Amino acid sequence: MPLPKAELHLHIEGTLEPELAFALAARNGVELPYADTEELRKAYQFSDLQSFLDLYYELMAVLRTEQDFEELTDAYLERAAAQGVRHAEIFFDPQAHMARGVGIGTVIEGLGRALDRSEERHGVSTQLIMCFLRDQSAESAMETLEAAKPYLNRIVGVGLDSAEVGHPPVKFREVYEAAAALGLRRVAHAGEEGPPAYIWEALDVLGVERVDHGLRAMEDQELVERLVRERVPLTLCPLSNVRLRAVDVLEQHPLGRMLDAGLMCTVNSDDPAYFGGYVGDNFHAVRDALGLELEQMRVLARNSFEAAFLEHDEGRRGRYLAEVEAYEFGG
Ligand SMILES: Nc1ncnc2[nH]cnc12
Ligand SMILES: [Zn+2]
Repeated sequence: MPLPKAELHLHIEGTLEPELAFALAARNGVELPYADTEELRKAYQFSDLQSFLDLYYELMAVLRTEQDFEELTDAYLERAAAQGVRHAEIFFDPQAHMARGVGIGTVIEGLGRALDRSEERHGVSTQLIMCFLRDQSAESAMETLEAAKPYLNRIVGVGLDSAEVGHPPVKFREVYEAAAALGLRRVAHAGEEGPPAYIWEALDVLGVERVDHGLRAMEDQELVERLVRERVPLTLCPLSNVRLRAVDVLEQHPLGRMLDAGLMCTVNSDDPAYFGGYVGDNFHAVRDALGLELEQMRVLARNSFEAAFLEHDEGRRGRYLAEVEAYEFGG
C-alpha cells in the first residue's frame, strides 16, 4: 500500500499520455506531426521549460470535447489513486483551449464530470485551480476570470503558469486582486526558472498562499527565513526539475536541504506524462536519490495535507492526516 498523500501541483493537460493523445486525435480528426506513440515519445527531450511548453501546447490540441476532458481526468485519477493520492488539487489552462475555439464551459464541465465521480470511483477528493498563462497579457487573464464566473462553484482558486522568465508576478496584480475579491484562493508558479525576486513578488503583490516550485528560494537566505517563519508551502516537482534541466541530476536536487532548512516542502508530479513519473514515482525517486529517511517521507505526506485547501472540511483533513500517522512503511 502506498503512502497516502495529496497532490497539489498537477497540470491536467500534462497527464495526456501518448496513447490517449493518438486516440483522441483519431476521434477528433486532428492531425499530429508524429507517426506513432514511439516517435512522439522520442520528442520528450527537453532543454528548458520553453522546449517542453512548445510540445505541451501542441499535443493538447487533441482535447476538444467534454468527453475528452472527462476521459483525461479519469485516467489521471486512476493512476494517482494507485500511487496513494487521496486528495488532488488540479490545475487547468483554459486560455490554451479557448485559443483553439474550445469554450471554458466545455473544459470545466468535462473535468467536472470526472471529478464528480472521483471519490466514489477512485477514493480521491478533488478541487480545481484555474491557471492564467503568464506569457499572455494581463487583459487576457482578466477576460478569462470573467469567462469563468458562471463556474466559480467548481473552482477553488487561481494559479499562474507557462513561461516564467520575463513575466513577473506583478504583471497580474489586478487579476489576482479580482480573484481574491471573488473569494478564490491564490497560488502561482515562482522560482522554477525565475529568480527569488519573483517568489517575493508572488507573496507580496499577488498574495499567494502556496508557491508552486519555489525551487530557487534557497538562493536567498532572507526569503528562506520568511518562508519558514510563515510556513508557506512549496509544491516541488523533482522529476520535472531534472527533465527541464533546472537541476542537472536528482542527486543534486535541493529538496533535502530545503527540508533541513525547515521549509514546508511537498512533492508533486507537475506534468507526469512528460516527465517520467506520477507523484508516487517522484516520492520514490527523491527517497532513493537523496537518501531521505522514512520520517522525512512522512513529513512530506503530512505537509501535503496541511497545505491542501481543505479548510471547508477540516474533518476530512484530520482523517487524511491520521492515515499518514498510521501508515507503516514496508518494502
Ligand atoms: N512546469 C511548468 N511550469 C510552468 N508552466 C507549466 N505548464 C505546465 N507545466 C508547467
Ligand atoms: Zn507546474
